[in-house]
Amino acid sequence: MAGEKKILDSEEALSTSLAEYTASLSDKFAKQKGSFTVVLSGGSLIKSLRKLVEAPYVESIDWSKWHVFWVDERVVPKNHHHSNYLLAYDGFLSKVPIPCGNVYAINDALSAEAAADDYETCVKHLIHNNIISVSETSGLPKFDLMLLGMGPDGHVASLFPGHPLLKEKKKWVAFIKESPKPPPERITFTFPVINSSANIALVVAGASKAHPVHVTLGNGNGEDEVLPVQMVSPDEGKLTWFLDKDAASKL
Ligand SMILES: O=C1O[C@H](COP(=O)(O)O)[C@@H](O)[C@H](O)[C@H]1O
Repeated sequence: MAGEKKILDSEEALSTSLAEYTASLSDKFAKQKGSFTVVLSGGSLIKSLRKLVEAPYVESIDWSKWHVFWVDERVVPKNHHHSNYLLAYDGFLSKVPIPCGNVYAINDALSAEAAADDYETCVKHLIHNNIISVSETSGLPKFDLMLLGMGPDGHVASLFPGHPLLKEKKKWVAFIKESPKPPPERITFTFPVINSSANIALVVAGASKAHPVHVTLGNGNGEDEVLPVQMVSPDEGKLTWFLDKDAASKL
């Protein structure tokens, strides 16, 4: 797991550092392959993206090359206050000129099972059209950048501590109907897809998250149970932690 650790003095500084990092990857991939595939989380990650939509970053980025996905989504209408799409739209997407056709929200008219299958089919289609890269070794989708948040319990995406989905190896997109955090019905990328990414940013701020950060990057929790965040470990890609000093306070 390890990866690079950036410990910032404040959440404000974290947001600036995340903007620099994202803008630099956007430039690299847009030049290299003509597209930049970015996977968003919900939750506090969206607030931490706020500096990216401000000068100087917002003008320097070629937004037309961006293709946006969600690592997890709640099975609710897109205009529901629990929707990760709505959160991202209000806090990020509505402020930048990413073409609508490049924003891949889940189909909110479907059941959780059908929405997961539909999202997986969408990813396969975009691999076929050379928008999403594929790992030559595993055949899994290789997103250019996965922006992950983490909950105070150490969950990432909708992959919760002790849940059987942590062991899912075949499905790229899975559904959950009994999420311990509301709302209960969600879809989520699984660990094989998350860990196949070219770059993963784990973006964590606040004292409520210091314990799972310590468990993962410090001395461990001395318990047998492995937290979901400890399973974030890119196969071939690069992991970068963005921590504010409160989140890093137990390291
Ligand atoms: O439910 C979710 O929680 C996690 C963590 O949220 P945060 O507000 O504690 O950062 C989030 O990454 C995930 O996308 C979301 O669905």
